[in-house]
Amino acid sequence: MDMQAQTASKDPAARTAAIEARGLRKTYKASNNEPEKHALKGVDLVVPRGSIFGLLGPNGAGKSTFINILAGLVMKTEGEVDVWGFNIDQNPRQARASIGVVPQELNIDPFFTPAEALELQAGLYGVPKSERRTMEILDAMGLADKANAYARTLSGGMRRRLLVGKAMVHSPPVIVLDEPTAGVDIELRQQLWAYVKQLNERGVTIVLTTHYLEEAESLCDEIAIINHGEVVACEKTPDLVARLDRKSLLVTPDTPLDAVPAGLDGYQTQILPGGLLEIAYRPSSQNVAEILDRVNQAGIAIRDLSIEEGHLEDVFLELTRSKAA
Ligand SMILES: Nc1ncnc2c1ncn2[C@@H]1O[C@H](COP(=O)(O)OP(=O)(O)OP(=O)(O)O)[C@@H](O)[C@H]1O
Repeated sequence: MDMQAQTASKDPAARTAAIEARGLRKTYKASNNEPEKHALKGVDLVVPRGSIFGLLGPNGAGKSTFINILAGLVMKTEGEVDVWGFNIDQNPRQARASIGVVPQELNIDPFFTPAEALELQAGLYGVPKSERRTMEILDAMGLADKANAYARTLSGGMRRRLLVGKAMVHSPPVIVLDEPTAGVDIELRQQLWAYVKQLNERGVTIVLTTHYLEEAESLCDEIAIINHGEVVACEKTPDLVARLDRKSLLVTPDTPLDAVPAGLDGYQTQILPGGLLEIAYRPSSQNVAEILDRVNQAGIAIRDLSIEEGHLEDVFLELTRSKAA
């Protein structure tokens, strides 16, 4: 197994993963009154090349730790990580050159204009002057007219976009966005996602963490859920949602209801505003015809009917709430 991994990382072109972690552990040492913290407890994860990959989990699950290890900002305790086929221990420079990380914090140096900030970043990554794309990136980020403005005059959304731009100066094949839309208004958020999609269409692999589960559901091809330092699910988004064995039947009765009728024991029911009846059921073991029979037997005349699918949010809650810290 190890042998295979070794051989594979010597030939990046043969690899299909953008990122691969094997048995990744991170233990933060005890300090002051804090005991040691097992932030990652043996994470195995494969991010396919070309995907938009969501990394979700509750606060403190270990997402930033994982991302910071990829970016070379946090030292792992144990395990192996390859970025674009480059092992971060054996080929740290190539691994780092293959990834651009957009951090959570909006820390921008106020003394540089956006154009200068990108030039500086390109310099740090050793991008030759002739290959720099400063204006192209600023343009794509909607910051062309701010190219020479003082960074401190930029709004929060503009700063966020500048950080995304900074992560792109060395044209890495993988871009990681850590909570990129936190605190960004809806319009800018959509603009940012449109650009992320464009980048992805051009072949860039995107890894993102977000607290907006709907966003992850609509944007990500594949999603991993991390909880207490462990990967509790990693699947293609529709499979993950389908895995939730739960749908809701929504009954609009002729006469609005004010209480759940008798005869629906065994189902989770509730009355919604407008006197509608919602009946949650498990499609794998309960069938809709039987539920409808019971509704009929209760003497309810059905005017309309709809079925709601489960959502990522429900899957997320189911997978992350059960385990204590
Ligand atoms: N430098 C550190 N020293 C000690 N403990 C740390 C350090 N950084 C993170 N931790 C702890 O490790 C755990 C994982 O933190 P991490 O920031 O990776 O979580 P996260 O999933 O990114 O959370 P959030 O969504 O809140 O950013 C948390 O319990 C956190 O308190």
